[in-house]
Amino acid sequence: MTSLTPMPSLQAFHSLLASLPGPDTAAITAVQAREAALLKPPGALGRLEELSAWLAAWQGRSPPAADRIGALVFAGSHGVAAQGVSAYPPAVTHEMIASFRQGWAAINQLCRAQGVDLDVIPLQPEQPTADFTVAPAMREDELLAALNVGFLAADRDLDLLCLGEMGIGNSTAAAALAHGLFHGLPQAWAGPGTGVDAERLAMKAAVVGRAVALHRPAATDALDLLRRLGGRELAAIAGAVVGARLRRVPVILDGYAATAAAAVLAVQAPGALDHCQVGHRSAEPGHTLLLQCLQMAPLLDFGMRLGEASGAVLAVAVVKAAVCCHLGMATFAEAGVSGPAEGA
Ligand SMILES: O=C(O)c1ccc[n+]([C@@H]2O[C@H](COP(=O)([O-])O)[C@@H](O)[C@H]2O)c1
Ligand SMILES: Cc1cc2nc[nH]c2cc1C
Repeated sequence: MTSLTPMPSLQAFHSLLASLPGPDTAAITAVQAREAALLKPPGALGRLEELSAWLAAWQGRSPPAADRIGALVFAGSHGVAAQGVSAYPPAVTHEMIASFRQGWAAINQLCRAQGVDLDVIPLQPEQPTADFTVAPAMREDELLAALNVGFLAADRDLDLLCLGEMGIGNSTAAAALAHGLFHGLPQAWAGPGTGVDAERLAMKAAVVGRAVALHRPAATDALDLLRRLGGRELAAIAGAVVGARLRRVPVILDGYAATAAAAVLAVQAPGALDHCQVGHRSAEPGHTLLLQCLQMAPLLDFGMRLGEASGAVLAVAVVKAAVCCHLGMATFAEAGVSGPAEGA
């Protein structure tokens, strides 16, 4: 069942962000009451217990479920890639879209392993955004169109949605966005991405610094920074995060670029990422800084830096484990096990 309609304007997106639905507090209370009765010392399942409550809060029901899980990989091309900021040529974006379709990529195998439905959504990969060292990456109509692609793609009946991306050059866009949003030094936000050498890395940091110096003074807000420094697939992720919130679907974000796209929402509307977890800490150094700025703790830390939603989908195992424990464990009373010793 679908229920979202395209946003007619950026103003409409701003209005949605200003009035996002909150958590279901009754569902949280119900989950916590059951957790307290389950066969373990209180809190002994640590973050798994928090995940059950988080899922229930944002699904709006207790008990929560983790059966219908989707992954969306948005793909786009970046004008800034022409500056030589990636270890791979721009054609790889288009070639990887074909590989996802063939089932040849890592994400295909991870989705199969986790029972996740994968959708790959290209956003005009044949038409790169403008090189943001000389002009805004997107016009306002292009930003709105990309936001809507993600927003409508999230309009599905799911218990959980994983969001990721594919786009040669997008670790430069992510670094520029993070630098634009959270300041600091461009060298701190620019990392190896697909694996550039030291010389290219220095050039990439300079590109990030120049881009932010050009656009930050003129940017009207965080969403305008996304237009100027982002890319279509990154805007689609931002749109999908908001669409999922309205559909009461909790989200797992992937690595650096996916988190940078979502960070735009957190700066624009504090609390906008409360229905999101970050699936893993990417090996891209800027991701650790970004997670600190957002005060979000990743679910996994596996040294991965692939993108294509791989870290988000791997983390589905943890969320499923949380729900299995919450649903399947007996209570002390059911099992006839003694509670805590008196006075302990
Ligand atoms: O998810 C991450 O943290 C991540 C870190 C490094 C690279 N990537 C992927 O690699 C591409 C971006 O790297 P680059 O060097 O082309 O900017 C893009 O397709 C991402 O999915 C992804
Ligand atoms: C091969 C390859 C696969 C990817 N998947 C996501 N980003 C990627 C970048 C490259 C270069």
